[in-house]
Amino acid sequence: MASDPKVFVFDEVAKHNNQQDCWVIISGKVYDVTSLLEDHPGGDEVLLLATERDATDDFEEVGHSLTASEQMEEYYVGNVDMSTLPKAVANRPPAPQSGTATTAAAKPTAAAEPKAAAPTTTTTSSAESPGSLKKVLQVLIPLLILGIAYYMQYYGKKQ
Ligand code: HEM
Repeated sequence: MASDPKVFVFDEVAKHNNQQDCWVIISGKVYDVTSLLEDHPGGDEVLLLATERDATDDFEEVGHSLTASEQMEEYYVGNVDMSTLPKAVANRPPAPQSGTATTAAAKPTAAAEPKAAAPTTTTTSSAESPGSLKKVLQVLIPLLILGIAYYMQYYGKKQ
């Protein structure tokens, strides 16, 4: 990438909002994901719903892998002039557009709704601060096991 990246204004990017021509904005970069639509593991609807706005939050909420991030370079077409982003789209509008995607009700809800921000690892049945308790236990349990092992070895030898 020796030459300067192309810089698009938001309106120009937003025109690419359909199955035959689909561009998304993630972290100020513009990706032409038309060829990804068929193969995207998250489905094509989420990508279509991510057009005409800043899809950075949606993309990050999914917790895409490093492989996905590397794969993105394939689709990179330039940058967007962030000052041209309408405020409403920069801050994730609550309701996704309904014009382009026909089957919007089925799959994309996981990524399109704020609900998706909830932690995926809800293993504990009790509701009391599962996050911090889990962290403490993750440290305490191995320490306890080590302590018992050490105790048994030391006193086992003595007797
Ligand atoms: C250039 C852009 C993108 C690329 C290259 C990409 C690539 C991928 C890949 C490789 C996966 C499989 C899981 C992983 O490896 O992380 C995935 C899953 C997914 N992606 Fe994307 N993605 C892109 C944009 C987006 C956008 C804008 C959204 C909008 C919300 C999205 C939503 C999802 C969802 C919902 C999944 C399924 C996650 C799951 O089933 O756990 N992706 N994507």
